[in-house]
Amino acid sequence: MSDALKTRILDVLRSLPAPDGGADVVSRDMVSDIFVADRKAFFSLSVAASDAERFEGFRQEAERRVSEVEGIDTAMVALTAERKGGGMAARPAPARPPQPAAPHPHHHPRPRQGGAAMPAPPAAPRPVRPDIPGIRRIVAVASGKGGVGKSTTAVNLALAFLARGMKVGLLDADIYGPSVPRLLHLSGKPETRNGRTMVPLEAYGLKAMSMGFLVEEETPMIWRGPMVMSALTQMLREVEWGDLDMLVVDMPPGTGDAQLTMAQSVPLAGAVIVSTPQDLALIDARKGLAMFRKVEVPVLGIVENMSYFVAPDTGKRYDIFGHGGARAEAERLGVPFLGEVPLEMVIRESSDAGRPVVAGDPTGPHAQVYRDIAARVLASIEGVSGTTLKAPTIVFE
Ligand SMILES: Nc1ncnc2c1ncn2[C@@H]1O[C@H](COP(=O)(O)OP(=O)(O)OP(=O)(O)O)[C@@H](O)[C@H]1O
Repeated sequence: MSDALKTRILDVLRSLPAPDGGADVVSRDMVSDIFVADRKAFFSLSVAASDAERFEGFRQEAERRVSEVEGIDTAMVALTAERKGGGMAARPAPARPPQPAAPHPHHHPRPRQGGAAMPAPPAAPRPVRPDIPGIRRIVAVASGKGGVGKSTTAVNLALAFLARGMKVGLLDADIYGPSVPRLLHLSGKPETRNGRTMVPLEAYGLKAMSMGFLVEEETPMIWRGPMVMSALTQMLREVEWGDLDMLVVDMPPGTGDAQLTMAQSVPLAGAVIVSTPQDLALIDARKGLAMFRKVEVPVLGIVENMSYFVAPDTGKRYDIFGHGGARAEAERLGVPFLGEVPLEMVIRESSDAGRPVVAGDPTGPHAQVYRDIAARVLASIEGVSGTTLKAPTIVFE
């Protein structure tokens, strides 16, 4: 981006009175890096979480005024709150803006105790999900709550598809806490081509796009409804993915309105739900399942993550979390069980080092676990293809 353009944007921001009566947002260093692609400006304003409401009007005004700057057509401005102390526990709860078009996600029918599969909730009007040229299939990896290993599963699953010779992309739609830059050790801003589309970054042969490439790291964003859709649409449709056999989408955790809107707007072949075996995680996984059914996205199955632990010294296996809960739940809900991933230091360390286990040790036992899951996901897609209204019928023993 030209410096002149950036200066023009900063001048506009400097001229806007701050809603708290303080100095302008530029001199207070509240403005992030400004990124412009295809005449669209992206940046964030760092405010204390308690000031978010107060700055909302300002945010809208900033979008409006910046979109009038010469050389800019539209602007996407997010309010961000600094992460306190880092780590997952410190992540603020995602803002859940009202979604006018989305059906309400909280009306989940209670599953019958010990009974048969949960009945599908009434279907919402079928949303428009235009295909993305060049992308054959899109699979979402989702979880009912954060911290269950959704991103770890998504990235290793994508690499396992790649290991089968498929052309694969990974879209980090977890805009509240993008982890793909860390998991794939990728940084830097994507280039734009012809001043239009963004070029995905690449690691281990995987094409990747993440909001984390576009905004400051460690800056969770407070998103407003329309911005969620705008960001997702851009990352999906205005990225030069090329021909892909599979695009894996790492969804934001949870089953709130934003997640529902995403599930509704992406032309998904299906969703993989990641859960840990604990009861609480399973309750949330059930909500995730209900959410996808509501928007008529087939649930391809459930993965049980951190399923069991093998002591490195004795090789003895411990079912510390009550292993097997997700398998039983999958059976009860009538969806395939896709496999169990052990709680393994290697999995954690390799992810933290930006070299996920499927890339770092492709022939090792952990990579095999993910490869098996990938094979079951593909079989599950075969089982549901062409019948997006039906729940999958294949059950793996
Ligand atoms: N099977 C596993 N064994 C050991 N550690 C794991 C395993 N799966 C995930 N982890 C670790 O657990 C932490 C959370 O994983 P991850 O970021 O994938 O979860 P998440 O569900 O995507 O979380 P969030 O939604 O909060 O981003 C990470 O430190 C990751 O390395």
